[in-house]
Amino acid sequence: MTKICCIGAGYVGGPTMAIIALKCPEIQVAVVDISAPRINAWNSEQLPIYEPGLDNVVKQCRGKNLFFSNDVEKHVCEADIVFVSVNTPTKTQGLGAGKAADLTYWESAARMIADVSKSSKIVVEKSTVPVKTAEAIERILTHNSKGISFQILSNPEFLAEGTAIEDLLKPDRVLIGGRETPEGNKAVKALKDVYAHWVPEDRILCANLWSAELSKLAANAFLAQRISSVNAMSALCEATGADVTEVSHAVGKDTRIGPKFLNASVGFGGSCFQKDILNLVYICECNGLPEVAHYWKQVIIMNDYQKNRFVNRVVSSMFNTVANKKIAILGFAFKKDTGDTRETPAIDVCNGLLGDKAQLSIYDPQVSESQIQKDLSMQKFDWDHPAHLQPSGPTDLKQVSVVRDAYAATKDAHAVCILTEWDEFKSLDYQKIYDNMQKPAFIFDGRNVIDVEKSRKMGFVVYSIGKQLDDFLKDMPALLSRRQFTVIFRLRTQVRGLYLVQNLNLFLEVLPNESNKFVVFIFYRCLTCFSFN
Ligand SMILES: NC(=O)c1ccc[n+]([C@@H]2O[C@H](COP(=O)([O-])OP(=O)(O)OC[C@H]3O[C@@H](n4cnc5c(N)ncnc54)[C@H](O)[C@@H]3O)[C@@H](O)[C@H]2O)c1
Ligand SMILES: O=c1ccn([C@@H]2O[C@H](COP(=O)(O)OP(=O)(O)O[C@H]3O[C@H](CO)[C@@H](O)[C@H](O)[C@H]3O)[C@@H](O)[C@H]2O)c(=O)[nH]1
Repeated sequence: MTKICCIGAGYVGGPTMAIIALKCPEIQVAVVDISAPRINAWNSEQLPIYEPGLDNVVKQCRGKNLFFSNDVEKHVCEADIVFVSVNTPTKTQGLGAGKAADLTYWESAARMIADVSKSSKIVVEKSTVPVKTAEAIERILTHNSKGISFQILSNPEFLAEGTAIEDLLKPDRVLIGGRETPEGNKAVKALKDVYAHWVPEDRILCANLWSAELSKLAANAFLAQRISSVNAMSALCEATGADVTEVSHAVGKDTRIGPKFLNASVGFGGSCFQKDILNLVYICECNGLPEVAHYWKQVIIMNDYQKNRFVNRVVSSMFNTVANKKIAILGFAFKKDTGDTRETPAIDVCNGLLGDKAQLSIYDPQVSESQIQKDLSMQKFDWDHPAHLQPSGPTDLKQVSVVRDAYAATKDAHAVCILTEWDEFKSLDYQKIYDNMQKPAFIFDGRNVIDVEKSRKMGFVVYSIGKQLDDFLKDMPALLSRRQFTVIFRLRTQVRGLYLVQNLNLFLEVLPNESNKFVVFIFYRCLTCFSFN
């Protein structure tokens, strides 16, 4: 009986191995992890991740040919094929901090495989890694090989969360990269035979190791680039009166472009896109390609711009202050049908609003209060480490409450922000929500979920990404430039105790554009009324 072991029982390791076990009953599959709570959860009724269809698959195989265990070394030692699906976070310190992939967990897994193995093995890179990682891993595996041979393969995973089971059952492609040697080809064939149990042969692509490793980073960069492109268009739509849904529909009808991944949003999130593009940027820089690095970095810059733009739209629309105002946040996960909050745009949006002293009332059907509190207290990139190694955050934020449904979140709120496109948000009773809110009642739809016209008729002031602006919002700035912000905040300090008219003239001088003058004048009036102590 062939034995497979997967190191890392996470969003990739768990579902991927469950499908292999389901489709290959004659193969014994063990999923191992250093985290005891995670393995306990895989062995319980409450799986550690929410993924439609996953429960069913696990129930069919667990205890038959699918096992979850903390006995990492035993299962690695016994396996013929070892998948490695551990975290590959962005480095936060040292060389390449903020960009390069941190291969600590991968390296420690590779050293452990080398140490405990007593028979030859195929080692499969399932984690997303920098191109050329296989070369480094080969060196680690063979440094004390005791006469054992290891073949390393790259088999990147392309599943998306929320549709993982569907993606695994019917993948667009399975990619296997190996050494172009007789032993390498034999290892590729062995892995191909596993997938051939359910994936048509023409969808199993073989490539050299470096092409396979790079294809994973390239695919994510291309996908994220489409979102940043449509999000860039959404800003232009708001400025011109075009409608981003109509624009992306028209663009996507071109068969050379295609309709997928053209939904404008508050920004992309998830554990992969940002991390993998930063990794790609670093690889380009290391290979002496600064222009290529700059090109891909722009995808991230545009994503950050989109999140900032959303926060600024909320604050500027609500008379330039959200201090002590209750704002309902509907949706916290990075997309629908998952409870995953890694790099969710909701974190940046909530932190932006908290920075302006808002009171947040958050509802997400799949995310727990403790997770939300943890996410809002964590440092950038800290999330991507095994749970027990993550730094424990400060105590809960008082300005944040997490509630059980959308109606509780929106009661007495000044504004609603929709940050995840959960289906249930489409069919809420918005009339009831409006009736129970403070007036004017604002909706900021970061996912284009609501019917804008209908909501406006109910009385809401509506902002929806890339849609025509509500008359109420037309004279409010979408995004103050860094220079405008600096001027405003510098003057906010200066105006205390000085002649107001003189300062107003200074404002108007520095900001020559007519509409800016108007906004600054309003802002100035607000300052003079409220902000002198
Ligand atoms: N999440 C996705 O949708 C997705 C899709 C494709 C590829 N990937 C890539 O797959 C890899 C894993 O992602 P994930 O989302 O499953 O991460 P995850 O954090 O959910 O799971 C990783 C698991 O590895 C365990 N681990 C870390 N070091 C270990 C070690 N030395 N021994 C045993 N267990 C160890 C951790 O405890 C954790 O449970 C990453 O490289 C990611 O970029 C993720
Ligand atoms: O038109 C779109 C499509 C997606 N998103 C957002 O983009 C992010 C990522 O979505 P998605 O790609 O569906 O989910 P992931 O699970 O992050 O999957 C991506 O990242 C995985 C990890 O590498 C890859 O395996 C997948 O192929 C790749 O789609 C989410 O915040 C979405 O809301 C948009 O804003 N607009």
